[in-house]
Amino acid sequence: MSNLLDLAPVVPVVVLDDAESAVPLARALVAGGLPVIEVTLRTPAALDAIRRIAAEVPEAVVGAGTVRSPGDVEAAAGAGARFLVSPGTTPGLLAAMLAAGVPFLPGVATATEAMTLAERGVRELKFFPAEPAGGVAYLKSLSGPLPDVRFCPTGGITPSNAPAYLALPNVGCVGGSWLTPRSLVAAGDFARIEKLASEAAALRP
Ligand SMILES: O=C(O)C(=O)C[C@H](O)[C@H](O)COP(=O)(O)O
Repeated sequence: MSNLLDLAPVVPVVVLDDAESAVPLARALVAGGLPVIEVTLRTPAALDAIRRIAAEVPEAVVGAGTVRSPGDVEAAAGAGARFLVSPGTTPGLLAAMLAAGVPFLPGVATATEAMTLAERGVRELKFFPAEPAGGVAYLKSLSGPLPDVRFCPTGGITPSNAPAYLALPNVGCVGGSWLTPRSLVAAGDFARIEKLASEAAALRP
């Protein structure tokens, strides 16, 4: 896989209550132009959802989000996750992610955390929670001293603020849950989700 951050401008962050929704949801996102999908391990349905998308939607690149422990890494990789995303990074989690054999975006929110990971050779990171942690101005400040580190900001990203993030030299893509509101997923309104995805796919300036 080429660099995870360069596959799509927006990574939908999905919370799935029912694994039955996984395949039609993934098809809608792919049809809208967003093939990279992060299914968060926040619900009991998540691993089954990843398994189904991996098996039935080959055009999608499905990964696991909210990866918090070595056990999560193992479960996600076992279900077929092609990448892993975490909200923060502990030494134990980093070791498990490094050993997993799939791309991963470990979460950071400070210069020290980013430098600690760069020291280990990891230079593609999730910046979380992007808006509360300092937003566009913060990431812009990091690009001076840390020009070799790139980010996927997530947390508070919207269609209105996404273009400013995507215009930064150290941002490859942004992540967000706005594309897959729980209400639309529950209602099975995949046409609306495809439309949200196609609007998001056009956001890169
Ligand atoms: O689950 C994870 O791995 C996270 O770290 C958090 C999510 O990426 C954000 O919660 C999405 O943020 P919103 O788009 O503001 O809803």
